[in-house]
Amino acid sequence: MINIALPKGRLGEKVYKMFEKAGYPCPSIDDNNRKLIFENKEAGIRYFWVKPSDVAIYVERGAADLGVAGKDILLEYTPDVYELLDLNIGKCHMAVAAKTGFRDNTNKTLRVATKFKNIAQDFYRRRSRDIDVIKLNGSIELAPILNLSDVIVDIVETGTTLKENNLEAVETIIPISARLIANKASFKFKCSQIENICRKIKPQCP
Ligand SMILES: Nc1ncnc2c1ncn2[C@@H]1O[C@H](COP(=O)(O)OP(=O)(O)OP(=O)(O)O)[C@@H](O)[C@H]1O
Ligand SMILES: O=P(O)(O)OC[C@H]1O[C@H](OP(=O)(O)OP(=O)(O)O)[C@H](O)[C@@H]1O
Repeated sequence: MINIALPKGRLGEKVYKMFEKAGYPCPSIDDNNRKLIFENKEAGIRYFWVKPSDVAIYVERGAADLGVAGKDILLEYTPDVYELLDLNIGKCHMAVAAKTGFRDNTNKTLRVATKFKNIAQDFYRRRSRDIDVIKLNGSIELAPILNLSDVIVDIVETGTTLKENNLEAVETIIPISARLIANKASFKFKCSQIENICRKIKPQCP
């Protein structure tokens, strides 16, 4: 049996279709279906639905053999897992954004609001720029508007949220997409089953 942790929400919708196409039927989770575990004995697969930011923890600790997580989560939490495939879905990028016309005053510590504390710190450390990180859990775009921060480090997909809040991307930090990840011990001991799954999913990731 292979245990797979899948992300709920926007990414999950795309992922479950991918597994279905690969021949591993997988029901989506929604308001009508709150069952968090689904087992397909014939296919030898058990899916768990978890919060996107928790997938890597399930996989790292072996509660799941495989999982799907955004590269943002892997960069932020650096879990000790194998990255097997770039699934080429959930594509977006991590960017620095600020109020339109913002100019960085390098004499002052830069206030950076973000969900991604480590990514932000690494980015500015490489530039030797002093920052004060303000950790938020959502609606990050509000921070510069309310003068809680000078800039934000956040995910940009279509750019709509920035635009509708009169912000603009100042710089791209890194492109993001979803990755198939594996627990290190599972990869060793369930190698053939895991390779089988990868082989069937790979043609869908151009
Ligand atoms: N517009 C977007 N906003 C956020 N994440 C996106 C977007 N587009 C693609 N992604 C990818 O989808 C993943 C899941 O995003 P989603 O917004 O569903 O999770 P979340 O609600 O932020 O997760 P959590 O509740 O665990 O913090 C992200 O980790 C990222 O890799
Ligand atoms: O470029 P866009 O297509 O507008 O997408 C980017 C927005 O989506 C994400 O927010 P999310 O919807 O996850 O909300 P939250 O972070 O405020 O909870 C992200 O944090 C941005 O705010």
